[in-house]
Amino acid sequence: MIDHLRRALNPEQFTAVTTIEGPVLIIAGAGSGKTRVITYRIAYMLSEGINQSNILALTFTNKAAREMEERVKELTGKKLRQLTVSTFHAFGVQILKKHITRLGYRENFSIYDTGDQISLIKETARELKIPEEKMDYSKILSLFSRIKTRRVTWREVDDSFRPLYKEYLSHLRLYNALDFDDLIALPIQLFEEHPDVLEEYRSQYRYIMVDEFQDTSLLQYRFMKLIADGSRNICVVGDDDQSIYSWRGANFENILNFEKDFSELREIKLEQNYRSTGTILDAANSVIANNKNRKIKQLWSGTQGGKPIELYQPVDEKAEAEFICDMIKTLAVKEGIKYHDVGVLIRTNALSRSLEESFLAANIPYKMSGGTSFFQRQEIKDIICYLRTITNPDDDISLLRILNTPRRGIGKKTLEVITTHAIELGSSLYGAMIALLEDAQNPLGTKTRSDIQDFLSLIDEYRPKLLSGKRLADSTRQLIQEIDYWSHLVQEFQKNDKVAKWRMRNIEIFTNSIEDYEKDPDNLNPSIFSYLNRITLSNRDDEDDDQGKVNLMTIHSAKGLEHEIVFLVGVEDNIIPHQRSLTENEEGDFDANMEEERRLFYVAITRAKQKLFMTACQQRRVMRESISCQISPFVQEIPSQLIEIKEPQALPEFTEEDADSVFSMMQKRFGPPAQTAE
Ligand SMILES: Nc1ncnc2c1ncn2[C@@H]1O[C@H](COP(=O)(O)OP(=O)(O)OP(=O)(O)O)[C@@H](O)[C@H]1O
Ligand SMILES: [Mg+2]
Repeated sequence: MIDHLRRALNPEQFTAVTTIEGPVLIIAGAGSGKTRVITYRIAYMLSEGINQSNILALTFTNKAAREMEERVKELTGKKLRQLTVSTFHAFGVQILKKHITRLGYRENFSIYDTGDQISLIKETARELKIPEEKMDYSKILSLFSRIKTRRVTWREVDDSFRPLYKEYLSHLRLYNALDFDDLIALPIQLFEEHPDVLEEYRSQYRYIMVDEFQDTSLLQYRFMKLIADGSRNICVVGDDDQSIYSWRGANFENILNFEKDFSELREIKLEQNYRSTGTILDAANSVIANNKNRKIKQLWSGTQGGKPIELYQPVDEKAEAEFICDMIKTLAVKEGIKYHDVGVLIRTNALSRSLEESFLAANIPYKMSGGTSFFQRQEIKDIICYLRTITNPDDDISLLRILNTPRRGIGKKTLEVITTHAIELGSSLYGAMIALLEDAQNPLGTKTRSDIQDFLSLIDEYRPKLLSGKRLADSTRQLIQEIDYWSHLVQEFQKNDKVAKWRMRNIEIFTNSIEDYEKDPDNLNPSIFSYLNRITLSNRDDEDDDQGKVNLMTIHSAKGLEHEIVFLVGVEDNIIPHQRSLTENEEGDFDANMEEERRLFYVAITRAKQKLFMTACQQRRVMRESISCQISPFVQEIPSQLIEIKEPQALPEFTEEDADSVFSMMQKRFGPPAQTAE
């Protein structure tokens, strides 16, 4: 093993890999092998006879966790069933699954994503009679998150929000549901209130590693520290120049905290970049040098020179997308580049649309990550809410969604009766329904009673099936048949059979994914509860096989990854730096926000191994309006000898011939023009 390590690592990396006792801090630039150090470290520990079950590696995304595990598997040739490589959130879930009853919750909790949270806040506001038009949900969500993660104190919270937050909490509790922040906050509470549980984790996890440390939040830091204080064998790796989540409470301060809390630490520097050409690295270094608030680091590339960065200026977003497609095809044909070697990075989700359309039109397979998830689709969410209600019937938010979907005669009036009863009893809607049926005096008609009864029986019938852990996909399919979801879709999309079919097809993909999950031998105790947790924490696109597909993703979700060829889309003022991020951030500190945008730009550039393309449109359509664009000021920070700025693409001259050909093409596709001008 040692020989192998010496060959695969440079001397500093070797030291980092083999120093496994005591705290280690590695703050080093992009592509310097930080993640590689973690994977080799795990392999080294295993070769030294340390048990898998004593090792904990925490990363930021599910994809990163999977890749890390894969690498360790390759290096050691071992099965890794006892090893924990996980995201902070997934690790939190794992702890809560085991111990949540100690905190007064019931087993089989629901985890609410942003959409569920908004539904819950709406519900709560309605009860408190707060007018809907007053609600700015993204502001409220961010405030609630800051309260829960203790970034604002209760005293600082505006009076008008206090009752809403309190009710929000008590509803979560009543529904046996957790939001994302709970996944970290509750394990901390558990550790603090139950020293025996903390002791269990301290004695199990003797060797801890954290990747992308610059993006851990203060709360995650506390969580990690609680466990690490047991053995103090903790290695954190990160890059302050890549800190891009300060809006979520991640904090550069953590690096200082770590230095203070683990003062006996050993700091190791990694200075060689193995990822990018000299050109790309020089460009990245020049850009980031403009940030004042940073640790100065050396970073050099083993490969000098390399192809210049190219900036293109297409007319608009359509031309931009077409240019990217053409270039990808050209590279594939001329240079044998594979689609999965290409990364197309966007600053915001809104930029994906024209690109996706062009990829489809050009027949280029692609995969979008970091965008709206598959699981947010209406039909999928419906089925998920069935599964959630079945496993956790007190989850009112899920129950409300499906109570009358498909229609089963439990309309608005009935719901009012049930809700009032639930409030009187202080119970969930499910509890209230049971109570109502048992109460001979209840105000419901016979038909309504039997509708409710049927619904409850359905839920109760499937509970043992779905909790048994066997034939999960089959039971789900059976459920979908039993509620006749297909007829529901047909009814809803009467005019558009295609949409109904497409949605049904999505449902099939969904049930197949349950089957895959069930059949995966690495899932030791499959259950619908675990499956639901898992999909709430990831998005399905994540799980896709990405062989042969262009990677379209936000810069945030590209963190830690690398591609031979990278296209950075929309390098325009207002996109990067993003207008809203500069002005509307919590702290509203312009310079700090500008530095964060520059770090994002740095992250984007440093994803490229061989070649970096950038595009900046001359005009871009934003909310139906075409606005003219300026090149991002960050481009100016790249030394001119490293970048070729192509002349703006000429606006096409529209000849009569063009007009004729467009007209005849339109006729072919859409038939003769309509009589009335719209
Ligand atoms: N000593 C080495 N020999 C050969 N290749 C290396 C070496 N160290 C790192 N690499 C390669 O360089 C690339 C970058 O490494 P890695 O992803 O670990 O960097 P990182 O510091 O984690 O980057 P980031 O900051 O972007 O997360 C990877 O392809 C890795 O395999
Ligand atoms: Mg990394």
